[in-house]
Amino acid sequence: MSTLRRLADILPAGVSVPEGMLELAVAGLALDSRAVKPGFVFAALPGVTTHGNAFIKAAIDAGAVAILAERGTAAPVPVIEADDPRLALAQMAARFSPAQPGYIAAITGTNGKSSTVEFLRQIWQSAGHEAAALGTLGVTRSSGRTDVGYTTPDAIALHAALDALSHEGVTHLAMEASSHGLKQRRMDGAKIALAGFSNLTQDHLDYHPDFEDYFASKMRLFDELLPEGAPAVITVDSEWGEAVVRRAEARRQQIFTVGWNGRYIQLKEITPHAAFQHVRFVHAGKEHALTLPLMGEFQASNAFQAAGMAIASGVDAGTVFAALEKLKGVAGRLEFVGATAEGAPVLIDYAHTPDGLDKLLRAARPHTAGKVIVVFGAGGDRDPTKREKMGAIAAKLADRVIVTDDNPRSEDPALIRAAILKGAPDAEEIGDRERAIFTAIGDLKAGDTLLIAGKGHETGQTIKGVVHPFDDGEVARRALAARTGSTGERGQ
Ligand SMILES: CC(=O)N[C@H]1[C@@H](OP(=O)(O)OP(=O)(O)OC[C@H]2O[C@@H](n3ccc(=O)[nH]c3=O)[C@H](O)[C@@H]2O)O[C@H](CO)[C@@H](O)[C@@H]1O[C@H](C)C(=O)N[C@@H](C)C(=O)N[C@H](CCC(=O)O)C(=O)O
Ligand SMILES: Nc1ncnc2c1ncn2[C@@H]1O[C@H](COP(=O)(O)OP(=O)(O)OP(=O)(O)O)[C@@H](O)[C@H]1O
Ligand SMILES: N[C@H](CCC[C@H](N)C(=O)O)C(=O)O
Ligand SMILES: [Mg+2]
Repeated sequence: MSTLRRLADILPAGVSVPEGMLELAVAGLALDSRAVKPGFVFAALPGVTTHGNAFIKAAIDAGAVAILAERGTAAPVPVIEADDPRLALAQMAARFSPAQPGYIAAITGTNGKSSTVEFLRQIWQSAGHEAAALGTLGVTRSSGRTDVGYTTPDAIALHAALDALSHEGVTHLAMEASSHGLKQRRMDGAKIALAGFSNLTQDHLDYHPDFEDYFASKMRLFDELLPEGAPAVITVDSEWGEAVVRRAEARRQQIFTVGWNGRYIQLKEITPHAAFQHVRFVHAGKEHALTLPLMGEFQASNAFQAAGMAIASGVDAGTVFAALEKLKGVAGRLEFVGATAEGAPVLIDYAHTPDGLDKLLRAARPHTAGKVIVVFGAGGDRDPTKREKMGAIAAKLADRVIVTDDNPRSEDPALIRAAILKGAPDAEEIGDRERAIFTAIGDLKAGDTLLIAGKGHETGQTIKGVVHPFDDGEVARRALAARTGSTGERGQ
């Protein structure tokens, strides 16, 4: 329980609280009328599909005592009017759930965020900190994992999670900053001590009107949320890395660049082996080498992004490099689920963008004497322009392509598959994902590698608003078991 005075006295300019309302008791905040309980303030926000104003009556019926809304909004209960209600909501949420882990590092970029926050969590943990990661995989800490529903949860849920983590004793939090989350101010009010950038390639062009808007949303992390002078750790291997460096320089942030073109940590050579890779790199003018127990060059990139963030947060470099040699893989990211009796491995991965699929297929090639086979689809109600591009990349880099369904949501799955097949005209089409996986596994020969991409850790297939239980790893294990003599062991 709080009062409007407590929530409102830190509100930014541009917010007006009605006369005489400051002692109003506030039991909670909600941005969805269906979450309102008696004594709540309901934030009526403009959205993509509808406007929160349409639910003011429902919110009041459920017990809302005040409404936070755009200027000029009328309601039968007091209205807190704001020039930017999303900003006002985030700041009220930060005030309502005030505790936060003392050190919060946030990473943005198209691919690699979930992997990087998990690696950073593991590094911090080995350095003796009580650490957590928050993002697509939920909240992970030493005591286990809980779901949060979004990569970056809404401001109310995020601040509640930060408060809870702080009370649990978590001192170091690594969190994912999605472009939706940054644009919608879901993270405003979080005290970001360090920001990271992985890479920027195409995604989410259903939500962002163009690439510039996507980039600008990502840059809010450096331009607005990260204080001046704070550390910024930037992988400079994608086209956009140096642009991020310039933004960080403009705010006099301490810049640490990493990657093949990194000036703080520079990768020199990666030698891939079946389940690990040797990495040579230069740090502080000295050459180092270590064994990273992860597959895929992109995971080395994420591991070194996390290493840069850990060092920039104050962990001694030697401790960080020792921790890299003990990293555990991330659920659903190049995760080995088993192999056939002849040793052909099956891996699941979350590649769901053109660049992700490109990097994934390239990662498999050095380990494959036979064919690289990929089973994948593309999500419905998500960037339709990535589908044909992903098809073309699969056609170019895989030896066998099976196009299947991946969360068609409200769309006709056959049309999504048709869009992918435009880029991969010779691919096979098996809409039913279970049948696609069984077919691919049934046909595996010695020397082949099977990649099942797009769903990673997910446990459901969303079709027309209904989530059907579906787990690529579980289905793959069943398909392997259906072959005689398959193994859970990794071949060489
Ligand atoms: C495109 C997008 O970001 N949508 C999210 C956004 O919706 P919106 O603001 O457009 O809202 P809307 O549906 O138009 O409704 C307007 C307002 O009315 C409210 N409402 C609506 C219905 C009702 O009965 N009562 C009610 O009060 C809504 O809560 C909302 O505040 O805010 C909603 C409330 O928090 C989210 O549920 C919704 O997530 C949708 C379902 C979604 O799929 N989001 C995905 C794309 C997303 O956010 N993904 C990112 C990145 C993923 C990644 O790359 O990893 C993420 O951070 O997870
Ligand atoms: N550094 C990288 N560069 C390119 N592709 C990558 C990189 N890291 C991961 N990927 C690909 O992207 C997939 C998703 O990785 P991860 O979950 O770490 O990214 P993310 O940024 O959190 O994605 P999301 O936008 O869904 O939150 C991986 O399974 C892999 O296929
Ligand atoms: N978290 C990302 C990836 C989802 C991947 C794929 N399984 C899909 O459903 O599109 C998103 O919401 O765009
Ligand atoms: Mg993620």
